[in-house]
Amino acid sequence: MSDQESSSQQGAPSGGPFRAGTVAVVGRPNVGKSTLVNAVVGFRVSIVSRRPQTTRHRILGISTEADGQIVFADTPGLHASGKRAINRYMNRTASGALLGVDLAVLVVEAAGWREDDQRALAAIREAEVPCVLVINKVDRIKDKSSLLPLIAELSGKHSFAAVVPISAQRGVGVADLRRSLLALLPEREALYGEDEVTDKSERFLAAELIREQLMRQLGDELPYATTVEIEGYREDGRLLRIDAVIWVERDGQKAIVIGAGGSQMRTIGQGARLAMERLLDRKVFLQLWCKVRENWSDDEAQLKRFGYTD
Ligand SMILES: Nc1nc2c(ncn2[C@@H]2O[C@H](COP(=O)(O)OP(=O)(O)OP(=O)(O)O)[C@@H](O)[C@H]2O)c(=O)[nH]1
Repeated sequence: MSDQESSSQQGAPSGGPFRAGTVAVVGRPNVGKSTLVNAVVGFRVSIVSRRPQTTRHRILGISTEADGQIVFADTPGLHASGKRAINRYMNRTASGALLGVDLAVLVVEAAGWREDDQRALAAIREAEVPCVLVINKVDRIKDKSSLLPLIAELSGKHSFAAVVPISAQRGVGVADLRRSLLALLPEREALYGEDEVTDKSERFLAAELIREQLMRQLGDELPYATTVEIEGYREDGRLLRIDAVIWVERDGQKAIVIGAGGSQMRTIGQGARLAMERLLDRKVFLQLWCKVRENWSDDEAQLKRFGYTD
């Protein structure tokens, strides 16, 4: 998908060479990978929720400015390889995204190194790709003087090409991070057109925005049981008509998604529609259904059908 407005990043000419390359953003779930990619790209290419394992696919977010282009691959959070096929798909997708990229970004939280972070670092080591460590959520650190010892401690975990503290949510350190990453990329022509912000279609982004509402509204009850399929997507003058199915695994889950008298479904639909209108800059007419497909998240054939393909 491209977006003219969002590529208003054409800054002042730097006078230096134009650099371009691919950067895989990896880390354990919930550390802020998608927030980081959205912040640098300046466009909501990837959905965000406070629930772990929100991102399920590799999603490119492209940042183009006068001095260079960074093609980020946002990835699912690497986690203990679950029992379900969807967990294996997500881990495979995250590790696979490291293959052939110019650079990796390992995102961790300023709260400190956790065992799960080690899993992500191991994947980076295995891919033998240079890595920048990003320490995110520094806004949560009250005593900023504790940041220097933390940077020193984490710098010892691997020979990182750079260590950059940021708050992706507040935009703190994001410009510095972009500069650090670009400096590590080769002199090269842009890989994508300057108005392109993602490799994903509007249709995909629309499905993700519905899933974002599901994660935000029902993440505590149904964190991983839902997926979204777009059945109809058509322009009708200035209006975009979207028909979508929310798939769950059991009747009880369907009752939760629909809510009393359809109230939950209305809230989800309203939130998703508004987010779509903002992102796609068009009026949207969204119709939602909820259907049961038993055990879809542990069934390879169903996963493929719902777009979880390598
Ligand atoms: N305080 C604070 N919260 C943040 C920051 N960055 C992200 N968050 C929050 O952390 C949560 C997870 O953010 P995501 O961007 O979805 O994290 P992710 O690593 O992509 O998560 P997965 O999809 O689970 O892999 C959300 O509630 C974000 O709003 C930050 O800089 N500061």
